[in-house]
Amino acid sequence: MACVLSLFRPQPFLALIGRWKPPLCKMSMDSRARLVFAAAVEAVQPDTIVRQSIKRKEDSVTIDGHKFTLKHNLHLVGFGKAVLGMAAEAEKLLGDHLVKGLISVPKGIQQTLQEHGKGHLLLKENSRIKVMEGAKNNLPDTDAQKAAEEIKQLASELTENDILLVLISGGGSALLPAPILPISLKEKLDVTRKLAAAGATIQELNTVRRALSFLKGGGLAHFAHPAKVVALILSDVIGDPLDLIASGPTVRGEVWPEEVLSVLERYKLLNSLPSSIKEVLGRPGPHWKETKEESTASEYVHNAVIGSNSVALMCAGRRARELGFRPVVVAPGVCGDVRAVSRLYGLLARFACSREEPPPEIAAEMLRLGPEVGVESWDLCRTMQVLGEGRTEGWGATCLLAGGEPTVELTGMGRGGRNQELAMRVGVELRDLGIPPNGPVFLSGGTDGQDGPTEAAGAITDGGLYEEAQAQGLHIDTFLTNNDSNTFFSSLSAGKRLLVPGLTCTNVMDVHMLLIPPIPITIR
Ligand SMILES: Nc1ncnc2c1ncn2[C@@H]1O[C@H](COP(=O)(O)OP(=O)(O)OP(=O)(O)O)[C@@H](O)[C@H]1O
Ligand SMILES: O=C(O)[C@H](O)CO
Repeated sequence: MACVLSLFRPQPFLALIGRWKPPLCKMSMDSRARLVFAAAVEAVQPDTIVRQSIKRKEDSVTIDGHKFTLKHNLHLVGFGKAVLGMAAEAEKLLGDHLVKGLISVPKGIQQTLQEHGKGHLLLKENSRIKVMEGAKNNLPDTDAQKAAEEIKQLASELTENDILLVLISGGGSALLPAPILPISLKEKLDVTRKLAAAGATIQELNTVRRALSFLKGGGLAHFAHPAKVVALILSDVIGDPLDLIASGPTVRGEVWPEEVLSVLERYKLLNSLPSSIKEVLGRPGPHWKETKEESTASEYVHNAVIGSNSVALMCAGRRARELGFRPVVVAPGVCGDVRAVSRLYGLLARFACSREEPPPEIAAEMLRLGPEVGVESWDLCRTMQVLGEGRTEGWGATCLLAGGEPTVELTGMGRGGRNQELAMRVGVELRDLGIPPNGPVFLSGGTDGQDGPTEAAGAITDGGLYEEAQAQGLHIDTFLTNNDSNTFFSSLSAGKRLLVPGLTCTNVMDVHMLLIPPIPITIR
């Protein structure tokens, strides 16, 4: 007769290294999921990542392995949603050599930080760095354009003895608009807005932005030449492509008009383009005169990604281990439609929870879905292998971690975000796959603390979601059809499944987490 054993014992190797803390095991899965998410966000706080990447020793500084001599020759510019905190920390570390700085940050951010008790991310009162706020709702405006002009001016005045420290984070494209004449700001905004509304990816959007802007696609580095340029980048794009994050102002890139035209054609914008944009796209690039020395000397510019989704997942994994889970990072580039993404997480949960060898159809469906949602087959195979070993060797609880930015096809008029909708859909998948309410817990959260136009960052769910909702007269399918995930989670059990960390001052896309409890093993 088979006897069933539950593996609630602490893993011996964790006990050996002193990380095992039994009292924490009494915490609910929900609480532990929230702690792991908080660790992911904490790892990519703007001040932390800058502090970790700048090594100051007397009058020299080493950044990402490159040493610079400081002689009151440091200048600073920055643009993006997380840049204020990055600049405050940079000034703390290097302020005695800072000549001048200028940053372009979102409208209202200083007041918001103040109100949220995040004063440590604000510049000190007598700061040498000028703050310009603009780009309300992430849309370029004349305030951001003015900041871009001043940043260009600052860069243009530098000499070969100077160092320009450039701080870059997501949202930087909208905060550094410098349309190439005769394109007007409104014309540029119109075309990017139409592209975004038609569902263009950030890669497509920024390919077009780079071709229409003086400062993007390496323009800023050009204007700063012959000064040394070092850029610290907080990535909010899958795969951390330097030329696309904030449209790559310090990354010299070729503009291929054919590539730009093909994006515009794909979204049926070619025929309605204003003549100014046609004229600029018709000119052979680059849009500035480059010296021979500049085009061949790559050592003038150094770009370093100092924070990313991978960094957040790695630290989340560490915290998960402290909380009693075996962490497995599945992939940092999850994308594609939330329906397909939720199916994949449902299947992973079913695979992980099988007491016996799971039916081969599960692995086959996962391998078919993976590439569609940015998860390599190799990563899935590796994850399945780890889960399989866990099943046979009895490793106890597991925390699967992934990140990225899936998409939602908006068909309804409801209030929600991609994380809350994903959490809802995973809850439904878990039920459909026959996984009980006390089984795995799934969390999806935006690291910026804001999921779509809502106050929540995401939500936490499990296989009991459907029944819980029904018992309260809430019909999940209706909320899903209407893209009303925030209304749903706010109404359900007094909002207890919502994840509301408030403003986080950072952004490295989303974090997904599947906490799998210890699976009882069968001894024959
Ligand atoms: N009602 C809704 N339900 C589900 N998703 C929605 C809803 N409304 C908006 N969204 C999605 O929210 C996303 C925009 O959210 P958000 O403002 O968090 O953007 P973001 O991509 O995280 O931007 P950034 O990285 O610049 O902060 C879009 O992908 C949009 O499809
Ligand atoms: O600013 C931008 O272009 C996006 O946030 C991607 O980095």
